[in-house]
Amino acid sequence: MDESELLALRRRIDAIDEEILKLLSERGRCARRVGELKQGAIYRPEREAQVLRRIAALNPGPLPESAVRTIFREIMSACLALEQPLKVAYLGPAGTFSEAAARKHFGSAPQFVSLASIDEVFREVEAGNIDYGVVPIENSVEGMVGVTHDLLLLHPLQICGEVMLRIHQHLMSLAPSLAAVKRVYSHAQSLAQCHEWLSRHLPDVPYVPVASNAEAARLAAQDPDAAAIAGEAAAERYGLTVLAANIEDDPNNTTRFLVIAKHDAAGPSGRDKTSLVCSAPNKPGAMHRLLEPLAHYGVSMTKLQSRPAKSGLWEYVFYIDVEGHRLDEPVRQALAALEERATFLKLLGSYPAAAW
Ligand SMILES: O=C(O)C(=O)C[C@]1(C(=O)O)C=C[C@@H](O)C=C1
Repeated sequence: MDESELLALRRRIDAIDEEILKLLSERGRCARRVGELKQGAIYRPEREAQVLRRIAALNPGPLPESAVRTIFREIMSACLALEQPLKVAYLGPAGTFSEAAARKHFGSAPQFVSLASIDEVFREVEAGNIDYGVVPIENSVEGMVGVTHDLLLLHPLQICGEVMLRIHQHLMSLAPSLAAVKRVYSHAQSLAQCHEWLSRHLPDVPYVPVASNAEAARLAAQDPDAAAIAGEAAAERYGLTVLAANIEDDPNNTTRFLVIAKHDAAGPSGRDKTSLVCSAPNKPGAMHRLLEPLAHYGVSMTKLQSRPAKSGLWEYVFYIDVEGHRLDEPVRQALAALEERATFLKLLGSYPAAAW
């Protein structure tokens, strides 16, 4: 080993760190001033998406895109906290995928609050006790989360962001090896998602469904004969060792979460979505006529989901996501035409498509 080169490189790293720190402090001062000048909401999802996309495109390497994104996610999170400390709620308990989604979207600076139900997340945001809520809306394997769809219809809240989270399930325990595991705790959905792996590697132990993956990890942390299936955050939180990683049967398992607030994204970010819920008159061709303006104005639909209207009359509401912001001209025109044809329409908000 060349000691003198090592020493020189470390001196260079120290000097670079000082430069980085100076620049970060300057960035913090700029953001604080932006916060004083800005009117309306301090948190600007459209601007954050643009910053993250731009940095990812500029990245010269050798750091991977994911590392650069994570670093800049944290920088903006800290800068935003200088402007306004945020309170962000998610469906708890701590250590669940909902918490991971909230942290992925907002970085680690906000105060995170774990709430017992999706309903409570909506109510606390509406009451103004919480600034932003993060709620699951659909999973690529399990399908839609019905309760979130219903609450979007009922509450006067807006969608200001979306988060895509790859769901990786791990088997974790205090036990030193798989052979020592005598029972497995997890949420019923996670047990189902790991069914093949479990029947191959732990065929003879009971699988015990519990309220959440975080609860499973908490139980496994009290019982050295037990293991839990949960996400990485739960292993860290409860001091468990991952005995087998990524044991989900479908490697593309992804959950989409929405960020809800009293406002949506004030302007377009360049790659946006708009969500709405509407109903069509109950007559032949009504659905075709309702959606026709989207084709006419060249607006792409990324989701169409029907759900009972709860009137008990076999009536349905339709949840629609389209590409673009409500202020983009084709979207604005298509929505105006759609509203004329619908018996009911509620705009749920425009927001940047998940940046990563
Ligand atoms: O551009 C702004 O509006 C800022 O407040 C700055 C900044 C950032 O750190 O880049 C911080 C918070 C906002 O959510 C968006 C961006």
